[in-house]
Amino acid sequence: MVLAELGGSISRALQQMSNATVIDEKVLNDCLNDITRALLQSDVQFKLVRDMQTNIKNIVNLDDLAAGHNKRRIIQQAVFNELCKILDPGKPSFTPKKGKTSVVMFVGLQGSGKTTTCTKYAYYHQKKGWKPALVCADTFRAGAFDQLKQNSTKAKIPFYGSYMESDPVKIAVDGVERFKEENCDLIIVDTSGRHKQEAALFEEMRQVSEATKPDLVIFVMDSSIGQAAFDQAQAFKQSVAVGAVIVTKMDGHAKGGGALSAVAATKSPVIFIGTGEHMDEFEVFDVKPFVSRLLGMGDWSGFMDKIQEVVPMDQQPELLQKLSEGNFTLRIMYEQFQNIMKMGPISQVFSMLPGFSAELMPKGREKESQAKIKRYMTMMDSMTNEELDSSNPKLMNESRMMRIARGAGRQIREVMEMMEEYKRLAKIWSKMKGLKIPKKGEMSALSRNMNAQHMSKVLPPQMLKQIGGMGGLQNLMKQMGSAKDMMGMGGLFGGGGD
Ligand SMILES: Nc1nc2c(ncn2[C@@H]2O[C@H](COP(=O)(O)OP(=O)(O)OP(=O)(O)O)[C@@H](O)[C@H]2O)c(=O)[nH]1
Repeated sequence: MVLAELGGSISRALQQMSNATVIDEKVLNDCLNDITRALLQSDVQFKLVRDMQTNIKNIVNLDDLAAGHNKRRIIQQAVFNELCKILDPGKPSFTPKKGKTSVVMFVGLQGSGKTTTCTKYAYYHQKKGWKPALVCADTFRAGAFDQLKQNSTKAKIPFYGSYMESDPVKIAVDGVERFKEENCDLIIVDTSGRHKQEAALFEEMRQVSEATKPDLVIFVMDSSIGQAAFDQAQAFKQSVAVGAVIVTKMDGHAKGGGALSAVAATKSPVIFIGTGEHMDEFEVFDVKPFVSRLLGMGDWSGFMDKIQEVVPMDQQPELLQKLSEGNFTLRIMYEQFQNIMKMGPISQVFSMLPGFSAELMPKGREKESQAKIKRYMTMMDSMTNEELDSSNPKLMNESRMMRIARGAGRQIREVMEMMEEYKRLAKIWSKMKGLKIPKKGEMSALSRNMNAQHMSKVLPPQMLKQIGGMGGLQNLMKQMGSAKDMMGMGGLFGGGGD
């Protein structure tokens, strides 16, 4: 079962329970059995699932809950907490510090995505101002060095490796030395993999680790390996001091649940997940927001981080200022579409919104939405500055629309459709009018201004309904800590999901 489906199944089980008039032993058992089945089908280890069921039953003692208690919420919370517990070893991994040299060694089987992940990890930190460097100590796979070289060159990250030297320990030591001298603060060592777990691999890993004394060993695991995940993770942990896990290929049709059980095997947290072949298809893994997303409860903080990543800091206050004045122009719409396109796969962004689990955004629709946005942008490219900067849709008469359609090689009907979309968005964004704007560089201040009342006006009604109305929204915001700023983006994704 794909993770999105797993989330869908658990949400449905909880929903069915919520629909029951009275929650008694039978209703609770049915709900827990459905959840158990879904987890097992996703290859989560049997023992973990059984423990989870027992724990929930212990917490939710229906007899002890007085009539006034909100049993639904207590059960939902217990499921949420138990899922988090499976994924959280209870202690954070070593975290490298910017400006201070750390050596991070990557281990994993061949094909797990180790080399790709090393570069993604380096690139992620480089974007945040670190000085990373890559060392290729994989002398087993022909072509490994070329691959690393190619990736690092593309990302402009310094690298070290050798075509001549066959001793991985020597390469690792030389590479680490060199980059320490160059004051790199994140030295990443990519080690060899093998097709299967074998003594030679573990011995090599041990030697490289002993020689380079890494501050952190990251175990890279392919999410599609299913039930084998637990044993594989344990075998690596026994040979080398694994401190963190990265699960790759979470974008595929993998049974991700199994890989997530690796946390239990290594007692180390998953710190990132790989969600595609590209360099930036890489996400920080946080247990609570992940479980929230899995259950279709949304992940405001991830969503907002994503927005803040793509809307340049200096544009944010300006945009908010315009919105607070109620000036939603076609140019703003254009810029926001540009930002959406930069955000990466639209389904990823969607899955962060409450009520929009990835399941609700099938692959086909995603392409369709993206194509539509691109089409709108092409049409806006044919507009004059006056048209783009006006917030008066009446300006757009038939002859202007005809000209735009001709210029963009589209039908007038499509320009009209885009204008309808603009009006719909302008209406939603107009609710931002009067919003108190934080000073430059003070984005978090907005979260204090943005209360549930405000959010409820901005969110499309069906989304609000899915969250559970005003009450659900308030809970959600409390749960997520802060809603940060919405920037009115909910509107862009609203209205039926394209
Ligand atoms: N879809 C998807 N593909 C990925 C992801 N991470 C890696 N890959 C692909 O998986 C394949 C194997 O990745 P590599 O990085 O070459 O594997 P490796 O584990 O380094 O292999 P060895 O160096 O032989 O140990 C490549 O085609 C990658 O593009 C991911 O998160 N999603």
